[in-house]
Amino acid sequence: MKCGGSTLAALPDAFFQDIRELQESGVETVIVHGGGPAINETLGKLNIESKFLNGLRVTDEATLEVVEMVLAGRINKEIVRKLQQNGAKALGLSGTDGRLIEAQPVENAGELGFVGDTVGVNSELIEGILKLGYLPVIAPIGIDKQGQRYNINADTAAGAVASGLGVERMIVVTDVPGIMRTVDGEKKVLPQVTFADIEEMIASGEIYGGMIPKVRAAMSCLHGDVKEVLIVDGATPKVLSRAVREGGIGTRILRG
Ligand SMILES: Nc1ncnc2c1ncn2[C@@H]1O[C@H](COP(=O)(O)OP(=O)(O)O)[C@@H](O)[C@H]1O
Ligand SMILES: CC(=O)N[C@@H](CCC(=O)OP(=O)(O)O)C(=O)O
Repeated sequence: MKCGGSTLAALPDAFFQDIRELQESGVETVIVHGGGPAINETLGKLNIESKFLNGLRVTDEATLEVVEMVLAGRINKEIVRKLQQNGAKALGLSGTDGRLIEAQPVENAGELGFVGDTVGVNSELIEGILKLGYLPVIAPIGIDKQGQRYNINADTAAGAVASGLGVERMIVVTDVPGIMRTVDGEKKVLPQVTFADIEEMIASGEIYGGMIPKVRAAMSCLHGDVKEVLIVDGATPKVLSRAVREGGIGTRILRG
C-alpha cells in the first residue's frame, strides 16, 4: 500500500484499525509512505524554497537532509505510532536501512539533483519482517552502492516494492476517490482504466500533477505477479478491507 502525504494527517483511527483487522485475518500488508506536504512545510520554516519539475522535487544537499529528516523521522514514526495505538504490530524503516531500496540517480539528475530511480528491492528483508508478524512501514529514501542516499517519489518506491515482492495488488491511498474524468460537465470516478486510457488522459491533460507518478508507477509494476493497482480515497470508511474483500471501490488499473 502507498499512503500519500495528501491524506496522511487526516487518516482517522478507523483506517489504522482496518489495517489491524486485515493483519489479524492474515492479510499481509506493507506500507510505503509519502509526505510531500510535510516536507514543504519544514523547508518553508527553514526558508528553503520547494521546487518541482514534472512532479518531482528538485533535491539539492540541503533539501535532501530535510527530506530524510521528515520522511524517515517524523512521518515514518507517526505512522508506526498510529498503527501501534490501534493495536497493529508495525516496524518503521527507511529504504536505506538494510539497503532496502537500491537506487541510482535519475536520468536528468543534472536538473533534479539527488533524486533516485529504484534499481532493486531487498524483498528478503521485508518478507523477514512480515514473518515476525510486523507490518513494515517504509520511507522512500534509496541508497546506491557507494552509500549515496536519494529522494525517491513515494509512488515510484511503492511500485518497486510491489514488483519486488510480487504482491497480488498495490493499493494507492490518496485524497481523491480514484482517477476522475469530466463527462457531460460532471466529474466522475472511472471504475477501471487501461494503459491506453491513461496515456490518452495524460496527453489531454485530464491526468496531471501528482496523479502522473501514480499511474506511471502502476503501469511499470503491473507485470509478473502484480495483477491490479487500485487508487482509493483514504477518507472512505473501511476503504482497505472493502478494496481487498469486495472490490468495486476507487479506480482499478488493469494490465495491458
Ligand atoms: N484525473 C485525475 N483524477 C483525480 N485526481 C487527479 C487527476 N489528475 C490529477 N489529479 C490530482 O492528483 C492529486 C493526488 O496526487 P498528490 O496530491 O500527489 O497526492 P499524494 O500525496 O496522495 O501522492 C489529486 O488531489 C488531484 O489534484
Ligand atoms: C523525488 C520526490 O519528489 N520525492 C518526494 C517524496 C515524498 C512523496 O512522494 O510524497 P507524496 O506521496 O506525499 O507526494 C518529495 O520530495 O516530495
